[in-house]
Amino acid sequence: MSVLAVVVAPQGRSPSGWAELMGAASTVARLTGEPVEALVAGADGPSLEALARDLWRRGADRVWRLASDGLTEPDPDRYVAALAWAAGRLEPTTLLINGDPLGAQLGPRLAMRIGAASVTEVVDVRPGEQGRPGWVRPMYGGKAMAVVGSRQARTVVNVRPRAFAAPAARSGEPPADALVSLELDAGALPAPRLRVLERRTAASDGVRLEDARIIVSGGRGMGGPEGFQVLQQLAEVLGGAVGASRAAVDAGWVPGHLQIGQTGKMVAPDLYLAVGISGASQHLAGISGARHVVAINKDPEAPIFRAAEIGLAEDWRKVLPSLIERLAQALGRAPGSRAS
Ligand SMILES: Cc1cc2nc3c(=O)[nH]c(=O)nc-3n(C[C@H](O)[C@H](O)[C@H](O)COP(=O)(O)OP(=O)(O)OC[C@H]3O[C@@H](n4cnc5c(N)ncnc54)[C@H](O)[C@@H]3O)c2cc1C
Repeated sequence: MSVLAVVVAPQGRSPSGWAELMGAASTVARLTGEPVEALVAGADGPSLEALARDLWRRGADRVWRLASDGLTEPDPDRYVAALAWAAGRLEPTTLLINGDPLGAQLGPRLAMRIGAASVTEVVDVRPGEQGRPGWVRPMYGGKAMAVVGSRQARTVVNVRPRAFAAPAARSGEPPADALVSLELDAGALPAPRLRVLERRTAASDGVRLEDARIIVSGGRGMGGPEGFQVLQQLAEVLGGAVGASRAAVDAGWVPGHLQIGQTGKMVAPDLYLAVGISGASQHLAGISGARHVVAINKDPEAPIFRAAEIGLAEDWRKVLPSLIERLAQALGRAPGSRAS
């Protein structure tokens, strides 16, 4: 009986959002009174070992390390098999997995495999029925929140990345019995159906949208790619990332990987600044995890103002240049510099 944070690390890379996932696990464990454990699965190597230690530092009472060369690629078939195998041994009541692109595939499939309930897109948790957690998740594109309960003995929960705060890190080294290696049975992994033909790295010269604590996002109201250059300057001064509405992407002003919303990325920054974005429900669906929303739109009736804590009904051309200048002075960071 435990709350198990499941972190998958193919290609020896620490996935983003693992510390916040530990925040989710600790919150659930406080509700249920169970211990917090973590399972880190991936290709064997020093980075997996380091990640296991970091998971202990962020509050796991015990970290299970599942290393296998068969887990080098982000192959969902193999990860589901490995995680199902581990769940059979560890018998947690709740398995928490980040809802990033790989985790969102693994969660429901793993639940199906081990006969557990599946809850996705969880952004918060509160006391539910009979001492069980009540899982809070957005519905109707973020217009309402539902609290979902599970009556199954076991539940696999996909947590929206960065929806929870990361717990403070403790110092020191884990005791010997806190890090335990699981030896995966030979034959536990299916033959790979995925074959990697080529790897391409998307050019990116700033903070990733999924990891950004500050996002400045533009829509059709930016009027063209030049408007996004101004947003880029603002993002550089703030140490944030640039995002966009679908209208701006469809117009060809910015690449598709910057799109935020129902058919784009789900983001959870501390601050989301929407400029020239009307606030369609499909766009708002992508920012329901944002802690603070600020909007600049020249139409005072724009729906984005209903989602924003602070709104400025003004043409961005009149506002952004002086805002960038003042912020650059206040923060001592000129456009063109990068956040550390
Ligand atoms: C199935 C489906 C999925 C979708 N998925 C997504 C999605 O993932 N993400 C997404 O964003 N959309 C999505 N959409 C599209 C969505 O419905 C909207 O059409 C889109 O979000 C509108 O983008 P926008 O706000 O940039 O443009 P508009 O709605 O045209 O709004 C532009 C805004 O800019 C303001 N403006 C104009 N000039 C200025 C200025 N100089 N200064 C300040 N403000 C100014 C205007 O007042 C207006 O409010 C989806 C639609 C469908 C049907």
